[in-house]
Amino acid sequence: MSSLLDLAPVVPVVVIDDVGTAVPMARALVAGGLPVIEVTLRTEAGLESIRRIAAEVEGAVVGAGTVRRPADVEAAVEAGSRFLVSPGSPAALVDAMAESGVPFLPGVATATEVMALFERGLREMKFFPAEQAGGVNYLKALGGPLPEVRFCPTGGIRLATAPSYLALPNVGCVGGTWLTPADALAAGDYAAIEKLAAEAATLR
Ligand SMILES: O=C(O)C(=O)C[C@H](O)[C@H](O)COP(=O)(O)O
Repeated sequence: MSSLLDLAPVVPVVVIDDVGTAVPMARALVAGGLPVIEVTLRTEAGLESIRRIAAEVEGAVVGAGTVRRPADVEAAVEAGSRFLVSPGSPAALVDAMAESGVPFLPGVATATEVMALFERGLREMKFFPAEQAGGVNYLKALGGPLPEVRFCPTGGIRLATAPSYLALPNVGCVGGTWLTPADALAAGDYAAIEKLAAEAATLR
């Protein structure tokens, strides 16, 4: 596939408690125009949700988020993840992600972390936690000495703040949980999720 960062302007980061919501939620996101879906491994339902979305939702590119240890990499890929995202970038985890054969975004928040991954040949990373670590101006500043690296900032970003990130040359897409609010998921309000996705899909 072309670069993960270029498939969609916004990557929904989803936390699924009830595996039964995974497929209709993913269908709503795809229908709204956001095919790249990051399912976090934070919940018990995460892996099975990835498995179901991969098997049943046409047009979706589903991956795993909250990948924290090498064992997560194996489980996520086995479930059908087409990409991997981590909040951080410990060396053993980056090794495992690099060996997985699927695209991956290790997490960084400092110039030293970016440089360590750059040294290994990586050019695409997650900037986390984006808003809390310094936001748009911080990322813009990182682009001065490290212009070859592109990011998917995630953490505290919402519809109103996404465009200022997307306007930076070193940002490919942004991630966020705002597309799939817990109350909409609990209520089975997939129309609301499709609407949020459609609003975000037009950004850029
Ligand atoms: O679970 C992960 O893999 C993470 O690294 C954290 C998430 O990307 C952020 O928690 C996004 O959440 P919001 O700030 O609500 O958009």
